[in-house]
Formats: sequence, structure tokens, C-alpha cells
Amino acid sequence: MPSSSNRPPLVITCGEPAGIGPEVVAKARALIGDVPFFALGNPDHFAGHGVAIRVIDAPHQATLDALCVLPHDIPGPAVPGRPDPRQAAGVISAIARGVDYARTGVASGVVTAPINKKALKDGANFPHPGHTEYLAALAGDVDVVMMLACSELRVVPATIHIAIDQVPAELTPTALETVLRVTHAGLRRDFGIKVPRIAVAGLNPHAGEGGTMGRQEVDWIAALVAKLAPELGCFGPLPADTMFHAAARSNYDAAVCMYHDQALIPIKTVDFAGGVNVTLGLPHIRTSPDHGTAFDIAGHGLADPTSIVAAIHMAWDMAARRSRVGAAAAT
Ligand SMILES: NC(=O)C1=CN([C@@H]2O[C@H](COP(=O)(O)OP(=O)(O)OC[C@H]3O[C@@H](n4cnc5c(N)ncnc54)[C@H](O)[C@@H]3O)[C@@H](O)[C@H]2O)C=CC1
Ligand SMILES: NCC(=O)COP(=O)(O)O
Repeated sequence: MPSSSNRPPLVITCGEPAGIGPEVVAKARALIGDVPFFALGNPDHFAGHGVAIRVIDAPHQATLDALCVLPHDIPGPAVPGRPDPRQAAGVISAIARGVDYARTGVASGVVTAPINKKALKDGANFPHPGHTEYLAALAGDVDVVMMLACSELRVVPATIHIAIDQVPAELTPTALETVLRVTHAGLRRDFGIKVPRIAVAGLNPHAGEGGTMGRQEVDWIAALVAKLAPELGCFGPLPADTMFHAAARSNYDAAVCMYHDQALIPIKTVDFAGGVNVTLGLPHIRTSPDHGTAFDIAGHGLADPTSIVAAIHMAWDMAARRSRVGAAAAT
């Protein structure tokens, strides 16, 4: 069955074959009736989940009634929980190929199934700590932001995949200003929020408690947030421990946090199943489920596809929004 939409399909990169990525991609096809997409990978890796697989030769052949897979060279079987180093290069190049489709308009956006960072480093010396940094490099070292979003909360870690003892050094006024600007632009462009409200977390307990528990807040974070407030709608720094309960969440559209776990713990607690990871600042759309490769359950048929289903819907909605705005601008 062809899609009724004029927009090109989404491309889904296979991620780590030994993880739950191929399983949730296949399950997503069975659950999503209205969004055209195709997977890039080894067709054999997607089999066994009760979903018909159709091997296609070109992206435009993607249909809704089967999981369409455009073959990508990732040799050997997928052995659950046991990444094969020979597959790492193909997993990486599939991401670059998917991005190329999205950038050239062959695909409406790219949805990435989870990679195992260590497997890619071990197998192909992957130099990036995650998709986000790799996608920024593929786009020409643009400034990107990792956002995780669910219906109740959006969070942005200002520093991403770095050790906790590196956070204070990486968290500079320039870096935080860039994160706030990219977040503000992304909320407007991709979430349709005309006047975003951005809460900024402190770095230290109690947002530093007036400099008695850390000085970054009094030395520069408060001044930077105040300076940017009229333009970006930001406020803070707020004590991180009290900014994520339901009443507090109603005051903002996104929370910019200072480090990975400060941002990701609340959202994965509020909605682990439905959270979506979206990269803001790229020239193309990219979303991903919020979970990883889950080697502990791979191959058992237990993987919940809710997050990748949400990621596919979010990418498709963003593509629709961008094409509506583009069409309106052209008239
Ligand atoms: N976008 C990406 O490529 C991401 C990749 N990762 C990578 O995944 C690997 C494993 O990371 P972990 O921290 O163990 O997180 P994880 O999300 O893979 O697993 C954490 C726990 O949640 C469970 N779980 C995860 N997804 C599930 C699903 N869809 N249905 C049911 N249960 C699910 C797992 O079984 C496990 O017990 C790491 O290499 C990490 O870097 C992690 C997050 C995102
Ligand atoms: N914890 C989030 C995560 O690891 C996802 O990172 P990325 O691969 O999307 O950069």
C-alpha cells in the first residue's frame, strides 16, 4: 500500500544489530499505519518479529504495509547481546547514509535506532561519544543540542557525554549561551512554540545557595540567564531538585540542565516508554528513542516499541510543520 502523503518517507538507521533496535523498528511498522518509512540495514536483522519485510531498491519504494528495508552492508547475523566488531563500520556508515538522504530531501528526516557506543569504538574506532556529536560533525561541526521530550517534559543537557569531573570546565558562558539559543530556536521551529519559556537549572546543590555550595551560579550563570532573558525567555538558575515536579514543569517549555543525568533522570522517570531524543540545530530532522540497545532483553521479544513509535511520529510531525512553514513563506 503506497502512502497518501506527498512528503518523502523517513529513513530509520538500524543501529546496533545485537540490540533491540531492529526489533522495535519492526514492531513500529506494525503499529504505525500512516507514516511512510524505510529502514537502512541488513534485511535479515529485522526478521523474526512477526512483521513482513520487503527489500526495496530505492527510498521512494517505501510502503506502509510491510517493513521496507533498503539494504546496507552490515555482514553476518545479528546475535542478541553480542555485538560483532565486523558490523561496526556498517552501523556507522548507515547513519551517514541516512543523514545524506535527509539532507538531500530523499527522506523527510532520519530516525536513529540505538547504537552501542562501546561496540562502535571497539569495532571501528568510532571517535564520537554518540549520535549527537557524530551528526554535528557530519553537518560540518554545527552547534547542536540534545533534547529529550515527552508529553509532560522537555529537557536539554547543556553538556552531554562527558565525565562528571569535566562538566565545570566544559560549561562556559559561551557554551551555555549557544545551548540556550539553539534550544529557543528549536522550540520555535520544530515545536511551534512562539514564545518559549526556558528554565535553567543550577549546577550545584540549591543552585549554589548564594555561593556557599559552589560559585558558578553567582559568578556567571545568573548574570548570563538574566542578560538573555528578554530575548530567549530563560529564567533561573533554579535548584535542580525542585524544578521537575508537576507544578514546576507547568512553568516552562524546556528545562536546560547542566549535565547529562540532571536532564535525563527526570524525563526517563516521568516517561521512559514514551520519551524521544531529538537533535536540535541540524539542517535536517533527527529523532531517536530515548532508550539504548538493552542487551539484557535483546532477542527475547520483550522490547517495548513505544519510544521509537513516538520518535517516528515526532519526526513526521516536524517534517509536516517545516513543509507548512516553507509553503507559507513561499506564498
Ligand atoms: N540513541 C542511542 O543510540 C542510545 C544509545 N544508548 C546506548 O545503549 C547502550 C545500553 O545503555 P543502557 O544505559 O543500558 O540503557 P538501555 O536503555 O539500553 O537499557 C536500560 C534498561 O532499560 C531496559 N529497556 C531499554 N529499552 C527498553 C525497551 N524499549 N523496552 C523494554 N525495556 C527496555 C533495558 O532492558 C535495561 O534494563 C549503551 O551503549 C548506551 O550508550 C543509550 C541511550 C540512547
Ligand atoms: N543518553 C542519551 C544517549 O546516549 C543518546 O545519545 P545519542 O546517541 O543520541 O547522541
